[in-house]
Amino acid sequence: MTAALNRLLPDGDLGLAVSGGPDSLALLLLAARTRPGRVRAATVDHGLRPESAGEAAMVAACCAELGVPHDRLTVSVEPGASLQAQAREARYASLGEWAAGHGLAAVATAHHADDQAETLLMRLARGSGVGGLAGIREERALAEGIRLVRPLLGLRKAELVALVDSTGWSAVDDPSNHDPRHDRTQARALLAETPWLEPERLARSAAALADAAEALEAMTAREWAEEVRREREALAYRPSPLREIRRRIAAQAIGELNPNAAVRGPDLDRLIGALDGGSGGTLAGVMVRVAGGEWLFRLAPPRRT
Ligand SMILES: Nc1ncnc2c1ncn2[C@@H]1O[C@H](COP(=O)(O)OP(=O)(O)OP(=O)(O)O)[C@@H](O)[C@H]1O
Repeated sequence: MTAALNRLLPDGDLGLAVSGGPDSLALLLLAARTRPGRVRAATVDHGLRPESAGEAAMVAACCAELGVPHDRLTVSVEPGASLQAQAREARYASLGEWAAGHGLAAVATAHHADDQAETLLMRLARGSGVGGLAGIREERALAEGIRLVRPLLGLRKAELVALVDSTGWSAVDDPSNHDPRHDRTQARALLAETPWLEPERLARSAAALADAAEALEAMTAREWAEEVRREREALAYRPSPLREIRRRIAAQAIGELNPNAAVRGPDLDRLIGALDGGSGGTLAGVMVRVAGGEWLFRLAPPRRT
């Protein structure tokens, strides 16, 4: 983890997202050891379970033992269909604000190789493309000037649990981790009962796909700069012979014209199929037609009610 952390964050103070589960307590122990005096921890209290305030207090006590400053961040989440997704969004937003307020260069979460393997299986089961199969990224932007880093992706959960056990701390057990309705719980069970599915190897595939995704992102950026023209309200693009590149350019063009667009992969594939066949289509409020060998993207006129 030291090598990963030094690579991901050579300088600057590090924030730690510590829920109180075994993974993030291990992150706390390792980071406090690696960067003494240069870490600060936070626990986000979503207020969704009666135990959450007590769990934050437990993390505060562990931090005090190690001399790491700790903050409890409270967020409010409206109960509803996408509770987990809302909680995640609120959590990352509050961690970003917290990091900015304390001048931290990055925030680390405790995602590990088993999380990565589960993510990869879940994404395969959903039919994801290269970007999705890249899994949990080792690094991404969290907020303006602040990185989100995952220095534990190379370590197994069992190693993290053993480390925490050796301190005598007792970690929080989040009941949602055992909920069989979550596809992550099912992926975890499948991995546990299938010896030939080795988490390290799946994590290695995810890392290879992350590299491939990065290369494709760079190619797409170059293609955009060289081949996409703005024509008044429209974007014009002479499609690349490479399907993945023209697919990415189409997604970016739609996002550029309609920043609120949420484009699903299968819908995008259908549109690309139509454009490749010479006909047009509309996706996420953006009309696309083929003219003179080019794809022309423009916002669809508002629908009459
Ligand atoms: N309440 C919390 N407070 C602080 N950090 C948290 C909290 N919940 C999760 N984290 C951080 O995120 C890591 C991953 O947690 P978890 O697997 O529960 O998240 P997730 O819902 O799968 O989110 P993600 O979309 O980031 O994978 C934890 O190890 C920890 O570092």
